[in-house]
Amino acid sequence: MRRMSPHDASAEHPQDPPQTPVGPRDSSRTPRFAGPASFALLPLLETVGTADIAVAGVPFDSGVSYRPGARFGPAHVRESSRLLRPYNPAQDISPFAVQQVADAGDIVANPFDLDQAMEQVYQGAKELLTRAGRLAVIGGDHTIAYPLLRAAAEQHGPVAVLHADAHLDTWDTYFGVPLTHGTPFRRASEDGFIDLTASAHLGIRGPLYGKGDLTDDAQLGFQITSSEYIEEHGVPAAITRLKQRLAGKPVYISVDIDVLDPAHAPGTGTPEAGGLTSRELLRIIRALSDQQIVGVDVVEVAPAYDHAQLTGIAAAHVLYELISAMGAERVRPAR
Ligand SMILES: N=C(N)NCCCC(=O)O
Ligand SMILES: [Zn+2]
Ligand SMILES: [Zn+2]
Repeated sequence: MRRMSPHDASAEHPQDPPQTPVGPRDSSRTPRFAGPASFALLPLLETVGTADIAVAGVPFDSGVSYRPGARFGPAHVRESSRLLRPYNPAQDISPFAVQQVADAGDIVANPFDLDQAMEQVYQGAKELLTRAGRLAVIGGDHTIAYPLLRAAAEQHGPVAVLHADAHLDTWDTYFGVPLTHGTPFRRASEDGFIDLTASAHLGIRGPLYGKGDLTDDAQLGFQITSSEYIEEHGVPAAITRLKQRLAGKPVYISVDIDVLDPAHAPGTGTPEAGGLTSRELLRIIRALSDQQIVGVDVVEVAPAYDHAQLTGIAAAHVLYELISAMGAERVRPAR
């Protein structure tokens, strides 16, 4: 008999959360290229009612300093996620079976008013957190990390931020404006959303405005594991260094897709040469499955500069690996 489609809203009563997680559409029965794309062909949040993890898009890019287009990131990452399968051998987990993961659609943000947009993202995240335990957000430019961290810190107190990016994003202002995609982590640090003793950048590289950027950054609470560090010492050493820094605190992981080399992720607004391979990044994320991950985002995918969905597919896999790592606590033996 044909399995009932989880996307058929009439098949579910939204007020009664299902006992076992509703998984993705079955691609061996409905072609994975048919119908609209939710992330990984997962059910919609409105269909399942509540979820352990809600995937939400934030189609917003009014905070960019260079090439625009990340507003189309959520649709592109969803479209690029159709081929994901339900079992992840690399983490030995079925991330959509051990927890209910659902696609909550997009949080609306005013493209003409940055302050209002930030408030809308914050309120949107708060509202979703009444229906979902944790959020996995698809950006959007990196400005959106600020309201997402605000929501996370309200739940957990200052969080250990693991920020994967070519850029520090702790700069001060652009054109006198305090909140842009180059400044969210300075503002979050100033506003007390970040644990200053346990936050870390991963994959930093490329030209800065001045040497003082690095001293500012350290004062704002970040330790740097650069792309060069990984080249020099390898992924296992980087993992050890990151875990020492995160120190068992609640961790929020923010991945700017430009942490990957432009060869792996050309579709982004401020690309920098000399970045991580997708293999390196995925391996690092897998190693974080023993951390208490309270929220994640993958940002800065700008499809206009993408080719053959390279960046969209990389971002989809990064999010899949993050969601797998978030599910690990469900199957981890009690210690
Ligand atoms: N968050 C991203 N992707 N880029 C920040 C670049 C800021 C600058 O133009 O210097
Ligand atoms: Zn960034
Ligand atoms: Zn960046």
